[in-house]
Amino acid sequence: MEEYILRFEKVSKSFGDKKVLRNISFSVKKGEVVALMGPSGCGKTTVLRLILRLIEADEGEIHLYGRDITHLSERELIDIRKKVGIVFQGGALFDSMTVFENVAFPLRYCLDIKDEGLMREMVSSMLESVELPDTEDLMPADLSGGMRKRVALARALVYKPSFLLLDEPTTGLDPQTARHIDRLVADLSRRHNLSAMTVTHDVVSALGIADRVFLMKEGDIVWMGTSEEWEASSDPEVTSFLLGTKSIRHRGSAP
Ligand SMILES: Nc1ncnc2c1ncn2[C@@H]1O[C@H](COP(=O)(O)OP(=O)(O)OP(=O)(O)O)[C@@H](O)[C@H]1O
Repeated sequence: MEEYILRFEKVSKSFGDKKVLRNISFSVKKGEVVALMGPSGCGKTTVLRLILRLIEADEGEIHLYGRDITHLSERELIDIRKKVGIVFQGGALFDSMTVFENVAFPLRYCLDIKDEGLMREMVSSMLESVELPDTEDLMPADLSGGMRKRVALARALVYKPSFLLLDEPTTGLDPQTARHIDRLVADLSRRHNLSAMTVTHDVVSALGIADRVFLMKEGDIVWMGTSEEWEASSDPEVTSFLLGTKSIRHRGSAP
């Protein structure tokens, strides 16, 4: 039987009169990386917020690690959230803390580790795996955008979650730095058999790291398939999304 980390079953969500998710179903398999793409406002971040139960679904079931999280108590929810690493949009580092303190944060406050030596070891090994050795004493202000993302990645992975959520991991980075982040995510996922869901507008990034791509439009998943199927697809939904992203890029570029 296929093992799933995450399963949405006919999930709907509205904010006031606005229907934001319409009866969506999908699953993420163990070890699989999925990219969730779609135009602005189609409901991608709402999916991420539902996975963490930062908001409640109106209808449907959400199974994380085999448990329907829609009915978990606050205590059980905290335990299950500890198994999920999150890289927020923009990195969301604590600017007044060193790199070490940023990465150690989940160890101190989620895992309650008191052994400073062990914590140093875990942080330093994680910083090495995101190719930022010996940066413990730097402040976030000393870092480039790409380095900040890598610190955020180290912080998300330091307590060894088996599921990683990434919200726009390459936004605001130049293409070379963005590809570096993609390589790291793909590499870490392979090495640690990590499942991941990345929400992104960056098609190159999605195809670079994802086993499967889900395309959303107006609260529905309108296309699902492997990265290879995406590249070969002439589905009108895929084509229209790609044309939309190109026209946004053209409008954003210098005349
Ligand atoms: N708390 C809220 N109250 C009211 N409306 C909301 C709330 N959160 C999201 N929405 C609306 O739900 C819709 C989907 O938002 P969501 O953030 O999920 O989109 P998205 O696909 O992630 O967009 P983007 O790519 O721009 O981040 C949008 O129209 C948004 O305005």
